[in-house]
Amino acid sequence: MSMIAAFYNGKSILITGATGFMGKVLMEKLFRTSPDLKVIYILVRPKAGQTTQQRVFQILNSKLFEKVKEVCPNVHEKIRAVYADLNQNDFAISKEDMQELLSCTNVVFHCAATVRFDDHLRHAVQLNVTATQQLLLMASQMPKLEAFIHISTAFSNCNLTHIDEVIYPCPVEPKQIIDSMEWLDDAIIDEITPKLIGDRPNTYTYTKALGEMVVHQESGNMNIAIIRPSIVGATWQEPFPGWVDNLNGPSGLIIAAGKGFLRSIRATPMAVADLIPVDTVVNLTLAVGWYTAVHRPKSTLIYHCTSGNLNPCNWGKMGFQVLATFEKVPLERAFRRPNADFTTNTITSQYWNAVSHRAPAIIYDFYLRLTGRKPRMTKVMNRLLRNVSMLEYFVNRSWEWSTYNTEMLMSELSPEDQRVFNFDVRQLNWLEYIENYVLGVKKYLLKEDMAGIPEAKQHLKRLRNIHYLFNTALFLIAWRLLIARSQMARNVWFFIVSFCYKFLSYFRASSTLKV
Ligand SMILES: CCCCCCCCCCCCCCCCCCCCCCCC(=O)SCCNC(=O)CCNC(=O)[C@H](O)C(C)(C)COP(=O)(O)OP(=O)(O)OC[C@H]1O[C@@H](n2cnc3c(N)ncnc32)[C@H](O)[C@@H]1OP(=O)(O)O
Ligand SMILES: NC(=O)C1=CN([C@@H]2O[C@H](COP(=O)(O)OP(=O)(O)OC[C@H]3O[C@@H](n4cnc5c(N)ncnc54)[C@H](OP(=O)(O)O)[C@@H]3O)[C@@H](O)[C@H]2O)C=CC1
Repeated sequence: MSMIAAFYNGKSILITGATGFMGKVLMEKLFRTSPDLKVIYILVRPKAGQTTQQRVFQILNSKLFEKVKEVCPNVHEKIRAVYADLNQNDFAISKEDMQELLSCTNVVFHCAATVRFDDHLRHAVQLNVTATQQLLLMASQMPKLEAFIHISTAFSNCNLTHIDEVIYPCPVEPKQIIDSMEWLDDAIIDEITPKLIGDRPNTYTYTKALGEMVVHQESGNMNIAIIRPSIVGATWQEPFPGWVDNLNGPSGLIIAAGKGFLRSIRATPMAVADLIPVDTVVNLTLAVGWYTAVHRPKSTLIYHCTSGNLNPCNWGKMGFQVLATFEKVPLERAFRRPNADFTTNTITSQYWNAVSHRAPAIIYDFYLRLTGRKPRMTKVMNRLLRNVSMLEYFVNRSWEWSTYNTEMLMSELSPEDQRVFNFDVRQLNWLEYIENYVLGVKKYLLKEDMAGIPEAKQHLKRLRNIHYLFNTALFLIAWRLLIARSQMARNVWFFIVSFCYKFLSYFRASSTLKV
């Protein structure tokens, strides 16, 4: 039997961020491989008009959990949703709930975070730094705690190009940042944010780095480990390929490209696309939880969960395969036909933004106005281009992450554990993975029916004809304007027309002779 699966049986596990992309896959795997675990406590807040219980009910009844229900039919009884808001003092957890969490928890997985790149520094610090500090304080009062696993990001030190599995200190201590957020007003925070984040691109990567420092400083004598995944993508294998349920990372761009909104991007085709499937991250996380609790390494170990150094893929190859999949399985009701131009030049990129993105949006809005509808495409396009510009930093650079600890852990696992908790990214076939990813985006994220594929293909054919018609009309208008103004253009035009006429006359005469 798997030693890792056996370890979690009978355990009480606390997960933050369980309603998020990674948290859901983590819960699913835990229930499926260790159905005899005692309980999973999840810290949940009400959201979008749903109570905490309704949110849990929805997750357990989703397609992701179909297999779990077969192996663990009483999964509803083993999950305890604890009302909590990580933005508040003591997380707004009731006294009774807090008592139970402190006295029973064996393992903590801290996944909650704000992953928005454009979050205000105050909010990003609150969630990614202060909440981590508070959770560590809670953990230090848990007598039965065996391991605390903190999920960070491989990009927390993206200001460096070679990154080792160590903590890199930030110039200003996290404690000072936390304190200053309490008394500085928003305007001053806005002013100092660029200075604080320095050569990092956003508040997300900066606060995740501060979060790591907090973990390092507050670890006390707890068994702690940090996982640093790179860009987390759809599932590779488990519970089934291609599952994804949010727009983060490449998923949103895949949709924007498939729907024909985004046709060009400032990206370096040869730069390494360090994507990592979410089930791979979860397998490593569970293996690390086991190793940290059982082997109790002397210091806090950091594990890079990346693909670039073991099985690299680049953005060019990825974009090509995404487009190839759209040929076979197009998205429904596309705005334009999918295309992917990668350019590294800022001026070329601006040109394509004007011609390929903004102009079609303006023309479409004009058409909406003419037909008595409210124009909206320009607004959508501006927002998309703003969001894409935030991702550009990550698609124009390559990083090298060392993976000694991750490889060491792999070698420590039994063959059975290596199979059940596979995080060996060398076995990943990129072309197959990307195809499944695109299919997953269509099925699970957009909830499009596969039966609609013929109609989607027809729609793309119509778009192609409109494209040809539009270009021909544009050419003729431009040409007409040109020959009205230039004698030379007129001469060229008469030369071409007379040449064509002579050629056709010759062709007709020679074919009549043959008869
Ligand atoms: C030429 C074409 C190219 C394409 C070819 C095909 C693609 C092939 C791939 C090659 C292309 C390159 C891919 C690049 C990917 C690079 C990613 C790099 C990231 C690595 C960094 C580090 C990794 C991490 O550690 S962090 C995890 C990743 N985090 C993110 O990705 C966060 C990014 N997102 C944000 O920062 C924000 O969400 C933002 C700024 C993008 C959007 O903000 P905005 O204010 O515009 O929107 P909202 O008001 O927040 O929301 C609007 C609307 O959308 C809903 N929504 C928002 N986010 C999500 C979500 N994640 N899931 C589901 N729904 C979401 C939101 O609820 C709103 O809905 P309403 O109904 O309007 O309320
Ligand atoms: N996705 C990626 O590409 C990568 C992610 N990571 C890291 O992995 C971890 C998980 O990321 P991912 O699952 O993608 O992120 P998601 O945005 O999908 O999930 C974030 C989770 O945090 C919870 N959360 C946020 N704010 C609060 C709050 N105030 N109180 C309670 N819960 C809150 C969310 O709850 P709610 O549903 O209520 O909003 C949600 O469950 C994060 O630490 C992230 O930094 C690292 C590398 C890449």
